[in-house]
Amino acid sequence: MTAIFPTPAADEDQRLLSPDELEAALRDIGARRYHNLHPFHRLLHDGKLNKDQVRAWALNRYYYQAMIPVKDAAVLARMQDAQLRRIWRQRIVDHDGDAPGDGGIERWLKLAEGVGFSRDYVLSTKGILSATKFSVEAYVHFVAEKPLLEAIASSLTEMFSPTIISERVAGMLKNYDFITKDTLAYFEKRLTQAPRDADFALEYVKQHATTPELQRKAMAALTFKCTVLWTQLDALYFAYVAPGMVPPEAWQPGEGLVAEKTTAPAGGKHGPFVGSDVPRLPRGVRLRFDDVREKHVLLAPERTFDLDDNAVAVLKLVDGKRSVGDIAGELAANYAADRSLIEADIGTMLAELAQKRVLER
Ligand SMILES: O=C(O)c1cc(C(=O)O)c2c(n1)C(=O)C(=O)c1cc(C(=O)O)[nH]c1-2
Repeated sequence: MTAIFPTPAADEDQRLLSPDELEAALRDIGARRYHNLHPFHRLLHDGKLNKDQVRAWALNRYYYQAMIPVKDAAVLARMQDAQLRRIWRQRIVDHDGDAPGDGGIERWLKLAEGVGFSRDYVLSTKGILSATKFSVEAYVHFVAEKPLLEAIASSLTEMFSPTIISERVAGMLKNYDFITKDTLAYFEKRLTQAPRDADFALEYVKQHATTPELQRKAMAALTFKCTVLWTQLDALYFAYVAPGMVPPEAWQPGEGLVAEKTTAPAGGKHGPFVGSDVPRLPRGVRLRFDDVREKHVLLAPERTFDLDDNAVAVLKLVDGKRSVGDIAGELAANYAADRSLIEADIGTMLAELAQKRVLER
């Protein structure tokens, strides 16, 4: 398909576009190249990745987050107009916060911790793919070296981010039982910050790209930035989806994680359920058959959990009266299996559900 507004090559004649035509041309670049179209994002949002693949995304994306204020400081350093700097510096505050514990980088660390990482491991940036680092650093170099108009134009991918963020948050909450609203708190703030930043940058570019040459350069800068985002996802896909070639030194599943709480001693509030525990569904949580997907799910406020067959068999017997021992006994009879093995298995499974707050004892 030929784009309506293909970015002209450097030696091509181009008439001066009106500001609105320039905006349309920039939006057209996003429609064809923004990272919402990347297969890795499609898998992420549709719940098709496993927990380790989601972890790989969270870990690598941390590098992008951590370098955004470095990038913005490089942009700021090129601005000779105090009024412009006053506006742009807000971006650095948004990411760094005004105090320790505040700001976007901190919220991304919470996201990474939410999927199991130890904070120190993430901060160390060990394990981040070299390709991620190369892409992100290419962005920082770009804004440091190119004229200000191009540096600002390269941030215009943010025009398209609110749509992908809304889709991502809804998709991840619905499709992954280990993702909570708290874990994704990072994105909430971006939904107001990104449009504010993008509106400003777009007006600047429309106003300052006053020749065909400058307009072409602004388009090329946005195209470049789309590739910065796209190649990060290519690298993730190659290493952690297919063919699954993790480069030497990069994160391997299992590394850098905090031990899961379910390994706590038996019988405690967080430990595996034991025979005498009586599990029950908390208020607001229900086992439901989903007619569309033709499978059972656990419905909790604002969240749905997919269940495997074993979990469904157990949860059908959870009624707030039967103990874990009773449930194991019934399953052992139905499936002609060893009762003590079943009891141990379901004790662990129920504890995992309890950790996600969809089961109580
Ligand atoms: O979640 C996303 O898909 C997404 C995309 C982008 C983007 O389009 O560059 C940014 C962000 N998030 C983001 O959180 C962020 O802070 C940010 C800063 C910038 C930038 O170029 O200055 N882009 C983005």
